[in-house]
Amino acid sequence: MLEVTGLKKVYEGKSRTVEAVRDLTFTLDTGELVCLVGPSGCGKTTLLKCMSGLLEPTSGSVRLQGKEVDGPPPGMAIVFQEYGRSLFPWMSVRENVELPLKQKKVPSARRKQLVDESIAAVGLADSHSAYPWQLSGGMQQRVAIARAIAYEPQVLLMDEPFAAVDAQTRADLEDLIRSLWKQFQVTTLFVTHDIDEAVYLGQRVLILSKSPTVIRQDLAIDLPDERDQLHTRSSARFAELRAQVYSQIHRPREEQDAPVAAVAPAVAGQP
Ligand SMILES: Nc1ncnc2c1ncn2[C@@H]1O[C@H](COP(=O)(O)OP(=O)(O)OP(=O)(O)O)[C@@H](O)[C@H]1O
Repeated sequence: MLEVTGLKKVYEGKSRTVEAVRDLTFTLDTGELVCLVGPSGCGKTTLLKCMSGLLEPTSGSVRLQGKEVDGPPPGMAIVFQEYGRSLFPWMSVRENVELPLKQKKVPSARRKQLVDESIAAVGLADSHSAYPWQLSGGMQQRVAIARAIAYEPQVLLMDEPFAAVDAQTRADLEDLIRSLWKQFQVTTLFVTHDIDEAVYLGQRVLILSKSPTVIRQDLAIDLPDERDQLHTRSSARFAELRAQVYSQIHRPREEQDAPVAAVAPAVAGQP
């Protein structure tokens, strides 16, 4: 449903040229939850901007349901890291969630239903009329997630959405993402630099190299579908997968010319 083919992005400046992304090819199938993990500065944000039509790639292409992305596609929603800047402070929670639906010209009764449903799904049913500045960071990020889900996107892109919240809130939000994904079955690409988070959340993890970026490995996560912070993270299989991702990211540069092909799980995972 989403195909990235030979994507390359070079930033040409007056004084310097940066090859941020060298060659990325991967696909997302309908309904998948895929994590993309890579070191800081490896071009994750650049990739998302190209995927969402905000930035033109130097070469290669992005296709959503067979159609080339050459501007922000109507079926895509993005949740950014900086929730503080993505919500309008003068609008209530409800108005923030409703705004894109008005722009999409969703009829008023359906709008109300989508807003109610998505605010309840992120656990903020009591905070409809609050303003973003009256909410904690984690609650603000829940609003941003509700807004994305209410939009009923074909694809949801998330750019390090939990990087700015504390560890406990982050764990809660990770579980929220898994439960929303099951409830709404939105195809999701979740970008993070946190290896544990990628393994905990994803059905697959795409591991990126350091810049100039290529895909080191497309790793199937064969953990049980029911995951929880305590048991999943302390399982032996989780530790093995985490070690595998870590070693790929930290592979010496001279070895990085030989990417590892997609790896199928060797054994069914045990909790
Ligand atoms: N507008 C720009 N002009 C020039 N270079 C840029 C621009 N945006 C990003 N870069 C460079 O491209 C490379 C990749 O940056 P990008 O922000 O995409 O990485 P990232 O993986 O998202 O980083 P982080 O994890 O730290 O947020 C970096 O070397 C960065 O300096």
